[in-house]
Amino acid sequence: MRRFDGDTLLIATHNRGKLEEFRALLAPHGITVKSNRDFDLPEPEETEATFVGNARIKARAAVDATGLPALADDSGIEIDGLDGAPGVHTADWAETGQGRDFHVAMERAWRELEARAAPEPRTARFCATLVLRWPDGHEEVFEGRAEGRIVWPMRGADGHGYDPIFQPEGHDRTFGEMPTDEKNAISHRARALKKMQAVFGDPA
Ligand SMILES: O=c1nc[nH]c2c1ncn2[C@H]1C[C@H](O)[C@@H](COP(=O)(O)OP(=O)(O)OP(=O)(O)O)O1
Ligand SMILES: [Mg+2]
Repeated sequence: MRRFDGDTLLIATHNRGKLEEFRALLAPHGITVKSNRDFDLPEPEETEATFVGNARIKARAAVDATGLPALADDSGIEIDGLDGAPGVHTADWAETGQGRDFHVAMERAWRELEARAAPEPRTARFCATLVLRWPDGHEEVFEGRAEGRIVWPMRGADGHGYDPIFQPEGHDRTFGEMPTDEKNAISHRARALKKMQAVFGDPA
């Protein structure tokens, strides 16, 4: 595994919720985090059928645009009662034609579970695949998962995306009811980033 010995890392995302989580998670490493606020990053089309494929597309586009090492995240939720959907299409379920509305996406997930009369608990997991890419093209990949269940009605105004309908295993609140630091102790993104600690030379 290649060590990251730079001092600046570009977070290749247009999602503010992800960016704020990465800022908090990377703060202890003393790395300067740059983002789409510092560069007008391209928003490439996510045309691959896998999380890692799409994370690679985003990492490559960001490195090519800036010359900086970049960290991209492709993530989503797999709902067992929907045969793993929405999966890589998690963000697409929120598209309305006038931007993304995650209430629309969460309602669709619930409606489809009801239509199939899916049994409780309605198990699901968040998955995150991180691709760290250097300007010379070297890449390291890290994956993290958070197991839980889909609940209805949605609960909580914290967080982003599908957080209000996802209750992680062993907890009685949704991600949407948890402050960022609490979610960041157990989330898919945090677990992937924990595996990445070795890249920064920290103990795992
Ligand atoms: O912790 C999370 N809590 C709630 N929802 C989440 C989370 N993590 C991913 N998600 C959902 C929403 C997101 O829109 C989609 C991923 O889609 P994905 O293409 O990877 O991200 P995105 O389009 O929002 O931002 P970008 O591609 O610029 O990084 O999965
Ligand atoms: Mg995206």
